[in-house]
Amino acid sequence: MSDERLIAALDFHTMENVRSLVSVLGDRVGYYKVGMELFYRVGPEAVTWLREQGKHVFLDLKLHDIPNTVAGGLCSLMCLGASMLNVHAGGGYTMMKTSADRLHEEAARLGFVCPKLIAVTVLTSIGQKDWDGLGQALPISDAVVRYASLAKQAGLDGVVASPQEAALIRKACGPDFLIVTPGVRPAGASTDDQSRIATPAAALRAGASHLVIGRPIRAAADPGAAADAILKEMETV
Ligand SMILES: O=C(O)c1cc(=O)[nH]c(=O)n1[C@@H]1O[C@H](COP(=O)(O)O)[C@@H](O)[C@H]1O
Repeated sequence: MSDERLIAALDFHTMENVRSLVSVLGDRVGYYKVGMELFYRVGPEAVTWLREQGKHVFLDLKLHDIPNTVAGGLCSLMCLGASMLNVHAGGGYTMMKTSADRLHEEAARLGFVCPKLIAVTVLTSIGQKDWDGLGQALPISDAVVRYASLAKQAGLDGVVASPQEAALIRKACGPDFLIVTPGVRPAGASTDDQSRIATPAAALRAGASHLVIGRPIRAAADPGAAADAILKEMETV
């Protein structure tokens, strides 16, 4: 049985790479993330193929536009059968509320299981320097908690945030709120372009419900062994 708290990011642009990694990881991983690199090149086939393999899919396209456009986009994406979709919380309360309401209505109308809808708070690549450059008044962690609280009020199921804010979000948004954390790196691993990071165990201890992990598995010399080590560390929490 796979640990459904682990979501492996398939940041590839060919289905050959996807098939090969999914085959190497086998039963270890049951939940995959399809993001813009894969979806923009391969399209819906990436999601439908993973569903045919019995895998759950987080379709991470980070929609960010006016309320009507995002809600319509989400309703189109829902038909692909992903378990989770996302928008940018920076689109504001009205965009998130319209999106959640329309997605639920459309799922009920079509008789679909409604995918979980989560909001990206502050990207995990953003460090203090980038944050200051944006001229933001609040500290990053306060902004993340504010976005998470707005997402909850708007009827979303959870957020994407860094593991460094997970404990604060858990406290503000309660035990059932999804906290999906990228920016996860095993001790000693390269941080790549991530800024606000933690280890898999630390992320779970802080209250993350799911860990999104890409390069530490995908770019490892032995992805199966890398996934095993991460899963073993996760079991300790
Ligand atoms: O929404 C996301 O999944 C996401 C949000 C965020 O703030 N940071 C972030 O890294 N991600 C995604 O999570 C994955 C992290 O990949 P690695 O850095 O390779 O582990 C990438 O596919 C990113 O697109």
